[in-house]
Amino acid sequence: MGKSPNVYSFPGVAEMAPTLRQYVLAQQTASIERHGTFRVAVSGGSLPKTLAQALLSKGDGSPADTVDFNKWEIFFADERCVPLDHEDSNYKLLKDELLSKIDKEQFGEPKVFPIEEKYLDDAQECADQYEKQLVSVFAARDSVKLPQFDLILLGCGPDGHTCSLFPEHPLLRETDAWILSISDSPKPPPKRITLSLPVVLHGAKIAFIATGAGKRDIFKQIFETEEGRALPCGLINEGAGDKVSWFTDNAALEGVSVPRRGSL
Ligand SMILES: O=C1O[C@H](COP(=O)(O)O)[C@@H](O)[C@H](O)[C@H]1O
Repeated sequence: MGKSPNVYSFPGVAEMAPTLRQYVLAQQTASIERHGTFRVAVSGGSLPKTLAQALLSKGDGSPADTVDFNKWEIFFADERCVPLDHEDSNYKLLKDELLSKIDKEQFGEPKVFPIEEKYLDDAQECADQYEKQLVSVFAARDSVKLPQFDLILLGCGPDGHTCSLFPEHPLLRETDAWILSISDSPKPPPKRITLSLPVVLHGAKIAFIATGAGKRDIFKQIFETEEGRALPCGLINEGAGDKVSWFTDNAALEGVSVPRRGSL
């Protein structure tokens, strides 16, 4: 992959929100033009709050600046195997931060694909059933080698993990399955499901959203070192070229040697 990822840096989240909004809505427009829907995979952690800040503002009323949630199909880039109303649930986080705050009369209602609670005890079964949900949307497993999300929104953990793909974990070597289970997550809770690395790399666009001085050390590794390039975030950053964008802030990038872009 020849071209480099796009790195955008802002003084803080408030200053980032309008550009993130513009970026997401550009993908929304392009995807609806391509196939009539906008298929997004969303992470947990700090991301839903930042995303809500970008998407819940009124905009200028133009079609290009209007969120058409009726066309959105929202999946989870990873999920913890806990009930949907549990404090650790990525679904609950997204619901609390974004979904419950959408003015549905004005902006419509997204179709959301949470995990099925009846499979929580068995992480592999939970992953298999979630993969079936993807198959039902992205066509039959046999005819589509990999599902293609229009946009995958990712976080970056302080250890370089993203989704529930952790450094040096055997799951990073998976080449076939779309959705994987993990029962020994180094970060609690231990039982989770996650998009596989090939599915993430196949996304039409991939955006990392990670801010704050707490990300500085891991950014230095990812952008400056060989070891960092082998971390889950580094593998995506290297492997998907200019399909990848980073939305970050000056505190996170201080002293990090990577070219920044001024605008989209
Ligand atoms: O456990 C998780 O952590 C990552 C990173 O979270 P952040 O708080 O550092 O942004 C998150 O992207 C993932 O979805 C979540 O399950």
